[in-house]
Amino acid sequence: MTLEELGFDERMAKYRKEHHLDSFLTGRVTSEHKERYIVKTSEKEYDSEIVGNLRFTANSREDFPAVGDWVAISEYNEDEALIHAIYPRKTILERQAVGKHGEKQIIATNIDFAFIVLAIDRDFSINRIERYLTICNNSKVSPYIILTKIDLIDEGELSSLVSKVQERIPHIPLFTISNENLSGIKKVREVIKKGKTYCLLGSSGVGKSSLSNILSGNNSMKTDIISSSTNRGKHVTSHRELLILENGGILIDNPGMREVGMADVGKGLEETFDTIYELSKDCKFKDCTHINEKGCAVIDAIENGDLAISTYENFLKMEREKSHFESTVAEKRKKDKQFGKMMKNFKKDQGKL
Ligand SMILES: Nc1nc2c(ncn2[C@@H]2O[C@H](COP(=O)(O)OP(=O)(O)OP(=O)(O)O)[C@@H](O)[C@H]2O)c(=O)[nH]1
Ligand SMILES: [Zn+2]
Repeated sequence: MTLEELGFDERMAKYRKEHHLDSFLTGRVTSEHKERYIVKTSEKEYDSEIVGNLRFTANSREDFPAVGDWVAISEYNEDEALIHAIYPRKTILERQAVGKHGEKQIIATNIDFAFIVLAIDRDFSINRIERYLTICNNSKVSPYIILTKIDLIDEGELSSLVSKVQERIPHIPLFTISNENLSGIKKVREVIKKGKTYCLLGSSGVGKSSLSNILSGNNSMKTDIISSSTNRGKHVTSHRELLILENGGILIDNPGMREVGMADVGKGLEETFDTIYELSKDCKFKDCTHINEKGCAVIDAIENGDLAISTYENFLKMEREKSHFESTVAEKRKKDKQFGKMMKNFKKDQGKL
């Protein structure tokens, strides 16, 4: 296996040269478990950890490796390595960490395309598609939508679902598939390009593993467990999350996400709800919240039937989450700063003793 087959490109090669990383081995993080990382090189897989230096300078989660990262490593045992550096990330897919306020969680890095996967049964929700879409838009990852389990409904039901999605989300390619009878799979295969990295986003149970097994021609992924023991006698078991597909694409299968929080989505919302942003240019007030203002072009559009109320409601909900996230982050920064000051004074005082 070459590094190119794992997704290594000229941009990374240039960085390696410029930063004198040629003396290290180059590999890609394929899974992560409690600060241990499986790194795949052109030769083999290493059970790796980061060097102390990298750990001490790390300020946040983003400074640690994540699945999809390119890293510079050195072998210190037959199957063990140290991670010395993380290559700059082309893209970072992230969400707000569940349960932890104001902390982002990296889903995966260096992703080119995302498949947003939903089942047509009880999981189906256009609001959820818009959430995933916003995450993709914010990280410049190109999205595709895949509706699974279409074998469970008839053609009429399917076409009405498809038109509902396309009415609200007109510009994103949509696939409808069945992992049971394989209908629609061929079309998905056709868009997958060699050397590009794909990621599956979707709740638990929607058929992501079934789909990745089909695309990778490997029927044992669930049992494909990497197990190795380290020199400290620690035992590491992890699920392999990065797969090479039959047609040369690279697929990252992610753990199901019951909750997709709006992290620092920046311009992502703007892109997902571009109609609303376009309309808002005509609002009377520059800081219009589109809730109850006079001369609000967004509210006018709803009243005229030019904008779906469901789109509007989801937009408001996600806006609220976004500002909540931003204020908790600001709060946390303030506290950290105060703590830093306190420690500084404390050290100063100690110096006087
Ligand atoms: N009828 C039908 N069942 C499907 C289809 N795809 C998956 N399933 C079933 O749905 C269940 C969940 O499928 P998985 O592939 O494990 O779903 P997942 O998204 O990987 O779920 P997690 O592993 O929990 O993240 C399994 O029982 C599958 O057999 C489909 O296209 N049609
Ligand atoms: Zn307005």
